[in-house]
Amino acid sequence: MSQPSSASVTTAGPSSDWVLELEGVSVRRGTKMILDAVGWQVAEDERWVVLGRNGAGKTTLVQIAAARLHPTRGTVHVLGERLGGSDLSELRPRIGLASAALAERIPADESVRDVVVTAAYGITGRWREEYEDFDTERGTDLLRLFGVDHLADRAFGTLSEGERKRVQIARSLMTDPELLLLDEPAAGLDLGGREELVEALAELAGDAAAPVLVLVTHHVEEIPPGFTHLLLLRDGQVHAAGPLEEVLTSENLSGAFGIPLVVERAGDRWAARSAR
Ligand SMILES: Nc1ncnc2c1ncn2[C@@H]1O[C@H](COP(=O)(O)OP(=O)(O)OP(=O)(O)O)[C@@H](O)[C@H]1O
Repeated sequence: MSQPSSASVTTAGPSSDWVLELEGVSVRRGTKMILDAVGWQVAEDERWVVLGRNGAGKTTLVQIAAARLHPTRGTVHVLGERLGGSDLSELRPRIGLASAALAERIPADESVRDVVVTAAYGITGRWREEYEDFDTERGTDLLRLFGVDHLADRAFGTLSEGERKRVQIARSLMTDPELLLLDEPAAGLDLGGREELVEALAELAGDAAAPVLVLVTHHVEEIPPGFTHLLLLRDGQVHAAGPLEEVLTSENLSGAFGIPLVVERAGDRWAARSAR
């Protein structure tokens, strides 16, 4: 892996023990406030769900948490480092990210094995890098963890949507990140694919050695068992945040989505429907 400079990471030391700490974070594009005075704190043993309707600002929030975007206003600490400048390449390998935008950059003819191991270099297409046996073994282990090791020699472009999602999550874990951000990993999956993914994420959530998890979704049905906290975003603002069982109420969800909704719990899963 490259040895980047830390020019833009202010290493004044962590302000606290938070894995993520946002204070008064706003992102403005033109006259639009995409995020508006967001405060959010994530601790080491927590697994967060970020929920909100289309355009609420979820992806923008994830981009900030992934140190890919700087806020217009406010302060952000990620893994104890304050976002300050433009070279964050020392921090980024410590953060796993799976998102549609990243998936689009993966060449269709890249083998599944290479899709995963190239994450060790923070790239999406294999060129002439030499990989250690350790990297290859780790890639295979991660593919196995998500039940897609039998696809290792296939071209990424030939996979089904569900297979692709699982390969992307395996890739996002390649650098053994301390923080894993999953932006709508279940989007586009059929019911079986979604349930398999929820199961895999529940397993990850229950693993004490797993990174801190942040999962972005539109649907409460996609919340895997083992997730502990919920952030509800509405129009770029925090509508409610805190322990999942306290925050995921019909009232809060209705407020966040702007329509009357009823939330129901079935065992360790959740469901929501219109209250009309
Ligand atoms: N560069 C930009 N310039 C102007 N507006 C932007 C820009 N990037 C995002 N937006 C707008 O900011 C809002 C929030 O976008 P964001 O992608 O963060 O929302 P989201 O909650 O992830 O939405 P979705 O659920 O539809 O993926 C949207 O209205 C979007 O159109």
